[in-house]
Amino acid sequence: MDSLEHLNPQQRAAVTASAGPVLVLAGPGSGKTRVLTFRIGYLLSQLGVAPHHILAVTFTNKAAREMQSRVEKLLGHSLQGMWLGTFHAICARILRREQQYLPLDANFVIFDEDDQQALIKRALRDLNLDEKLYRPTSVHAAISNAKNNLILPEDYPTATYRDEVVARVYKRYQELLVSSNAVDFDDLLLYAWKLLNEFSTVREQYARRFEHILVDEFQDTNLAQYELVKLLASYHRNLFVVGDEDQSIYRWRGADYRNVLRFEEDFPDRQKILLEQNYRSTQRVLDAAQAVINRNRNRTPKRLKSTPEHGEGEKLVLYEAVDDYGEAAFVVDTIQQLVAGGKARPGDFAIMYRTNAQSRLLEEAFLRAGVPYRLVGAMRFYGRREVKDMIAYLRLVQNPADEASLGRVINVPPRGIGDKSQLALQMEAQRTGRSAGLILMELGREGKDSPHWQALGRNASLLADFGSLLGEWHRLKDEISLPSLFQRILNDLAYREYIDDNTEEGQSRWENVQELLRIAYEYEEKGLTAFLENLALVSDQDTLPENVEAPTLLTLHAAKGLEFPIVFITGLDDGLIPHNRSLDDPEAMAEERRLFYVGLTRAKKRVYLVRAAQRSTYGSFQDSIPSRFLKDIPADLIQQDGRGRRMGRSWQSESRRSWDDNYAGTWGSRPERAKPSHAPILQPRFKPGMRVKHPSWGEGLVVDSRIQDEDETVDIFFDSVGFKRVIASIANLEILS
Ligand SMILES: Nc1ncnc2c1ncn2[C@@H]1O[C@H](COP(=O)(O)OP(=O)(O)OP(=O)(O)O)[C@@H](O)[C@H]1O
Ligand SMILES: [Mg+2]
Repeated sequence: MDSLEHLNPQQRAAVTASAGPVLVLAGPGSGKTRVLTFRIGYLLSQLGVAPHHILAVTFTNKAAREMQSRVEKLLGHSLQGMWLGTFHAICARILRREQQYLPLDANFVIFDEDDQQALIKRALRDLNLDEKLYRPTSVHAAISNAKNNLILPEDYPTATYRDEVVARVYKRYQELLVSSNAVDFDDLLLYAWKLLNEFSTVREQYARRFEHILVDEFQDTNLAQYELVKLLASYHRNLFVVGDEDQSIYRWRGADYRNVLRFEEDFPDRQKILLEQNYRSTQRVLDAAQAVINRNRNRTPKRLKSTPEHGEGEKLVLYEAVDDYGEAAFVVDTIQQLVAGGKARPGDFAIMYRTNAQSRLLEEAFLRAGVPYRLVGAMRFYGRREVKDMIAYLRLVQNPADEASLGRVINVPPRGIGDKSQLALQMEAQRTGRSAGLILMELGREGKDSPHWQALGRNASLLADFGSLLGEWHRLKDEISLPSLFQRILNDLAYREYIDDNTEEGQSRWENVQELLRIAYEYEEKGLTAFLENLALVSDQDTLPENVEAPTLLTLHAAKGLEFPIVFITGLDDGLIPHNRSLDDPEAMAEERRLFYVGLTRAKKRVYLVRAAQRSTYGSFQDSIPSRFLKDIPADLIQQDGRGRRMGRSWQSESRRSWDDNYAGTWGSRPERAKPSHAPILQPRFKPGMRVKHPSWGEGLVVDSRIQDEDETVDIFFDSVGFKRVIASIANLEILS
């Protein structure tokens, strides 16, 4: 393979390593992901391994897609049959194939966060436990943690009273999941592990199939993932893992970088390869990053070296804004200037922050400036009621035993099935040990002949009506295409009449349903199961619209594995990074430091370190102090941006008054300045259905518009970038029709 020339000797050694376990440990930007990708190409083209004998695990679906297209480019043909995806996607695939071994039907669904919470609450209620004493989120976290550590309900330790309660909720929660024919994210791993652990024939089948297993970002695997990989690799033992202990940032999700040590213990014959050359960043960026990470204990010191092409590079730029409005304004303004001056392209920039909530002010600043941006994060679209309703309907049709979905839509639109009828149905389900959905369908099919009819008394006929609809859709799902099924459900429900009351809000709701339908069309070939699976698995990074030239806003967590020419790290204040929650826990503090390190090492050319002397909270401003991590970066690597406040080196001790306040309002707009400068707008000018043109995003369809704070906010579906919310007085929209 010619491409091996594009590798340094250590990388080449890793790519062409002989059979057996291989551990590649190396710092950021040293080509770990590249090595993994090349090794797949090498196995296929040089060793003649068939694609279906390879399993490669990435951290996000987006990373999987990228890797796939890179390998395809290297080889010049498609990778039919190779398994490549996240742990969750791969486990879902195994479970669907081996469904007969599970306590679930073939159509099992994957519950999202909301469903999981609802089910935890239900479990607490069933056990007569007070939600205020046992907060559903924290109980859920404990259960999730147990699952990630392969602890089953019956093995949950009950040392304290609280543990004992969690154990009971865990058990009930699992029962509810099974009776809903559903799994949560953690179950995907847990069930897959259990399956391979208990059934040696199944294990053997997969272990023989996967001649080569490759894992990226190995430092962020949890115990369940590690044990699963071990089982999968138990026959051929060709396990190739790459990682960096310093970039382990998912401890809160059960990730355990000690898996690297476990690997060395479990595979004493492993080859270990270290990569030393960094190909991503300039030396100054690397020096700053190293100064930060060197403060962590119990790690193997590494030296990060840049290539001659990258060279020394520029100093890191430090900017201190007066407040968080100024912080956001600085970011947007700097980007605009660099782009206008031809020094950078819009897609070169990433703006990172510690918590999702920090994106709001940044987004507003981008919107006000009319600068398009990409936001990586949970798609708010999927949080809308009408979207969730329709997804619940589809899930119910696919899997009538799905209790959470049934509960959501049984009386939506209202069809007279009130609480009492629902309770009666639930009791009948409990009495007969069948799911409510199946009872409904039987009522629909058999009417008075069904034994349930008598038991349900007065409620039976309304329930039967709904049951026959459900039964009909369930039958149709295998006969007609997904979009047709979707349309059919909408018609049968008269759903549009229900949600679209001809107000703007109503029309916007209907537009959202149309948007979901549009997505369903993309799954016309693959069908309902794939459609729902995709909805359940869209991870944070996956919501990034591809091929759009725009700055990217994302959390530090979501930035892992990525690289950008210019990186802004915002909110560099104590309490944000390191986060408040971590201040009194050394392990958590070490992880915050790694998170900052991950952020810094994403940058190829330039880093902006940004903070605000004051932050707005609930309408007032509070002083904040600089992140303690800033102090660890040597002064000679940093240059302060002249437009900001001047900061001394001992920031924490310096009195605020001595700071030269050269904030002249150029860069920020405090809340009172944020008001529009024009006369208040009282009537919306844009109507849903209008076509409009935006200076940067081009043409789009107005979906919704409303008056907010005496200004008009317009939701637009742009042909180029999808949904955007803009402020009419600033966005400079042209009405086309
Ligand atoms: N031998 C090489 N020659 C030229 N460029 C390289 C070489 N190796 C890696 N690169 C480039 O360096 C950058 C970093 O590589 P890669 O993303 O694989 O690093 P990584 O070790 O996976 O980083 P991270 O730890 O952040 O995930 C990429 O742009 C990659 O294409
Ligand atoms: Mg990588």
